[in-house]
Amino acid sequence: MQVALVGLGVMGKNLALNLIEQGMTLVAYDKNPDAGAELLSCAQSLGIAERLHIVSDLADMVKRLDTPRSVLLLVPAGELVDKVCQDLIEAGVEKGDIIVDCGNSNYKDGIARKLKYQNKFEFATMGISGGAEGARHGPAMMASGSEGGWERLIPWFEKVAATHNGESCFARVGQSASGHFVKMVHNGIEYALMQLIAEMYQLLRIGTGRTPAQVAEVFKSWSEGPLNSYLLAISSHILSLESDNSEAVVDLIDNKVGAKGTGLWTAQNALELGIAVPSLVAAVQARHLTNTIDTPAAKEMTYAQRATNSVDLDLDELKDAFYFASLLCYRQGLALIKGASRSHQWKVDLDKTLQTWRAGCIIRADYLDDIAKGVEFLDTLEGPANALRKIAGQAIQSGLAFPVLTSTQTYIATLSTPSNGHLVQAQRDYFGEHGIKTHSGESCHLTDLTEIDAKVR
Ligand SMILES: NC(=O)C1=CN([C@@H]2O[C@H](COP(=O)(O)OP(=O)(O)OC[C@H]3O[C@@H](n4cnc5c(N)ncnc54)[C@H](OP(=O)(O)O)[C@@H]3O)[C@@H](O)[C@H]2O)C=CC1
Ligand SMILES: O=C(CO)[C@H](O)[C@H](O)COP(=O)(O)O
Repeated sequence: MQVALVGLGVMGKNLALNLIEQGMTLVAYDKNPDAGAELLSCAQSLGIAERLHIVSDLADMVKRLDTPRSVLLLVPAGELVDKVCQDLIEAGVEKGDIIVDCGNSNYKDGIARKLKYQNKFEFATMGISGGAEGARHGPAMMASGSEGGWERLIPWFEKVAATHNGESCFARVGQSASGHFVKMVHNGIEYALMQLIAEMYQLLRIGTGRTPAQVAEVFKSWSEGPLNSYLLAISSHILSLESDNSEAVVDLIDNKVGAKGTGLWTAQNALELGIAVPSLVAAVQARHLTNTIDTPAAKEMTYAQRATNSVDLDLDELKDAFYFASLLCYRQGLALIKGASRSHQWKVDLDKTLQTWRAGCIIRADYLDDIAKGVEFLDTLEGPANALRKIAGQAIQSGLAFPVLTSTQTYIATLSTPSNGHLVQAQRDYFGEHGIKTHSGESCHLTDLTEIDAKVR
C-alpha cells in the first residue's frame, strides 16, 4: 500500500516512521526541506528508508502515486489546510483520490471542505492523539465520514493505531466531520484533566506544604492503582525533575499557559449547543487567567497579594475526590459529543469513541472502564462523591484557586441536589415578561399565579 503525507513536523515525522514500519510505502513532502532530510535520516538509521520517497514538490508527489491516491495532511490547522488542498488539486489530485486532514482542524471547516471539494476529490477528517510518542508507536485515531477512500486506508490505520486488549484504537466514530468534533472534545477533556491535576498539586504543595518531589510521590502512588493515567504519570515525572542546581524544574517555569484553540472551540460549541460542560470551560478560562496579568485591562487593575491557609487533608479522600472529578470531566465531554451528534445527525458511536481513547492518546486512563459503565455507575460512588464535596470545601478554605475542582463539584451538585432555577425563571418573567413554566407544565406569567399590585421599580 502506498500513501502520501504532507507536513513532516512533530506529528508527521513520527506518523511517517510508524506507517513505513507497518509496511506502507510513503511519499512524503514538507515545504521545509530540512524536515524531509530529517525524516530520511531517521528512516535510514532504522533500516526502513527503501519504502520512503521524499519529494521536493507536490507535483512530483502526485506523479509518484498510483491511482486512486491517498494523501494524509499533518499541517497546522486553519487556512493552510485549504492552501495545501488547492496546491494538491493543481498538482493533479483528482476525483476518486482521498485527502485525509489529520490535524486539529475545526470540524466546521471540515464540513465546509467536504462540500467545497466534493467534485474535486474525497475530503475526509481524522483527529489523532498521542503527541510525538503516540504518532511514532501507536496513536488514537478518531476518523469519520463514509468516503469510499476510507476502505483502502482502514486496514492500515487499524495496524498503525495503538491497541487496547488486542483491539485497535482507530475507529470511524460517526458521520461527516464528527471525528474532528470528537478530537476537539478529547482536547477539551485534556485541558480539564491537566488543570485538575495542577490543582491537586497546588493543594498538596501550598495547602499542605509538600515539596514538588513529595507531590510526585503522592501522584506516583495513585498511578500504581486504578487511577493510573498518562497525564497523572507525566505530571508525577515532571514534578520529580530537578535542575543541575537541585532546584525543582517546575519552579523554573513561568505560569502563563498557551493554547492552540481546541479547548476554546469545545467551550464555544458547548455554549452554542446549550450543553453544560463547566469543568471544561473552567479549564480554558484558567489558562486565560494565567495570561491576564499581561493584558492592558489587567494592568490597570493590580490586586494585592493575599496569604493562603494551610489545610489538613486526608490523602485517601483527596484521591477519591480526584477520581470522581476525573470521571465527571469525561462524562461532560461525552454528553457534549452525544448532544452534538444528535443535533448534527452524525450517529456518533460513544463505545467506539471510548475505544479510541483507551490507548495511545493523551487522555488514556485505566478508569476508562468505569466511564464506559455510564452515569448509573457514577451514582453508586457515594464515598468518592462525598470526598469531592469535602475536598472542594477544604480547597476553597485554603484561599487558592481551584477552577476545575470547584466547577466539577458544582456540576454534580446541580444535577443531584434541589435546583434554584424557579427563582431565576420568576425574575425573568418579573422584569421581561418572558413567561414561566410551573411544576404542572403550564406556561404562564407570575401574574397568572398571583396578583401583583405594584412591581418594584
Ligand atoms: N503536536 C501534537 O502533540 C499534536 C498536534 N496535532 C495537530 O497535527 C497538526 C500538525 O501538528 P505538528 O506536527 O505538531 O505541527 P508542526 O508545526 O510540528 O509541523 C507542521 C509541519 O507542516 C509543515 N508545513 C507548513 N506548511 C506547509 C505546506 N504548505 N506544505 C507542506 N508542509 C507544510 C511545517 O513546516 P514549517 O515548520 O517550515 O512551517 C511543519 O514541518 C496540527 O494540526 C496539530 O494541531 C494533533 C495531535 C497532537
Ligand atoms: O492535540 C494535541 C494533544 O491531544 C496537541 O498537543 C494540542 O496542541 C494540545 O492543545 P493545546 O496546544 O491547545 O494545549
